[in-house]
Amino acid sequence: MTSVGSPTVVHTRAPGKINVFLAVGDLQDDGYHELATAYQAVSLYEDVRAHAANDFTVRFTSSQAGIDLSGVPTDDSNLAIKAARLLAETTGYDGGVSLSIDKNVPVAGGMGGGSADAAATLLACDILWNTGLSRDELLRLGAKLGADVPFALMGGTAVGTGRGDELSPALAQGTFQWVLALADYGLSTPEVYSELDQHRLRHQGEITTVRQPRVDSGVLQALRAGDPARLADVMYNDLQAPALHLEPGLGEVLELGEQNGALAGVVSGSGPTVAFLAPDLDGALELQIALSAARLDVVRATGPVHGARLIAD
Ligand SMILES: C[C@@](CO)(OP(=O)(O)O)[C@H](O)COP(=O)(O)OP(=O)(O)OC[C@H]1O[C@@H](n2ccc(N)nc2=O)[C@H](O)[C@@H]1O
Ligand SMILES: Nc1ncnc2c1ncn2[C@@H]1O[C@H](COP(=O)(O)OP(=O)(O)O)[C@@H](O)[C@H]1O
Repeated sequence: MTSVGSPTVVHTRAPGKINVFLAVGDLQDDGYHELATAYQAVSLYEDVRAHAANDFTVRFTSSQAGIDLSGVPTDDSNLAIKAARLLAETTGYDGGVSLSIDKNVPVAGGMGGGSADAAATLLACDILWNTGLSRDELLRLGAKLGADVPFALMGGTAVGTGRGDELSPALAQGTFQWVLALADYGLSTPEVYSELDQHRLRHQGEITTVRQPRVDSGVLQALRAGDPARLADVMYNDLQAPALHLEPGLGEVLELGEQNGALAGVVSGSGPTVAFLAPDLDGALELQIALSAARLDVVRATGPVHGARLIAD
């Protein structure tokens, strides 16, 4: 269905994310929790190449060590295929797309890799098919695919409320240096939320008010000031305790990072990736060496970076 003037291949790129702060409210009737989170997009990218085709297919490669592609479905349950199909249905486009994705964000790692695939695919197909949706329309479609997808489109640093999909950009200065400890297993997002609910249920006698999650103002100040030491003091994640309950080994990883020069460490999202904030580039390099020597699988990343965008090859 290529029309005259349409490209035959479109290359887009979308980033993974770290939740530098994540407060989880109560479970709502729709099965989602109300959130208040501060996202930062980081320099681990999903690269999507979309080719004109009659049906919908996806295949994955990875140039990044430590990425296990075996847990990524390539059928209609794949978030990238869902994104392409949703865009086609919404716009009435009657063709398909063949997607090739180079994955650099750990799978089921709490860094929103599937969401980045969906975001980059929405953008790629919109260009490939010449469907011309506005940025707001793409954000709305993204929210239908997953709570983290709008942020992968937007990038930078932002506060997410609601399911995490209602975004307002946050001011951030400078570049933060992250060292990420990857696990060789994944954690299921719904299971980690459910572990938090069960923990709260067991302690419900101790809770007197409805939780109204909000981002600590110290987080916004630290981001605005570009001050890693201040940010380290206020990084927080309500999903960290349930992730540690499911995977107690993460406690040792956190300790190891903090003993080797990290300003602080936090489980990203529902884990199991642990994000360590370093004071500067030298500190990040030293931490990377120390954690690698302890046989952890580590990568460095910086943030904030752009959201989904077109790459001119
Ligand atoms: C935990 C977070 C933090 O940013 O990230 P990840 O660890 O997945 O990267 C997100 O809330 C995950 O977002 P995402 O992975 O897009 O979630 P979705 O696909 O929309 O939802 C998967 C499941 O997570 C739970 N969920 C998600 C978001 C939310 N606000 N409340 C929830 O309870 C629900 O059980 C839902 O069925
Ligand atoms: N494009 C995709 N990339 C990765 N995982 C996907 C994708 N589409 C569907 N999935 C499924 O979603 C699960 C979580 O994906 P992912 O986005 O990598 O992690 P997280 O939600 O922890 O950030 C995977 O275990 C996999 O079963």
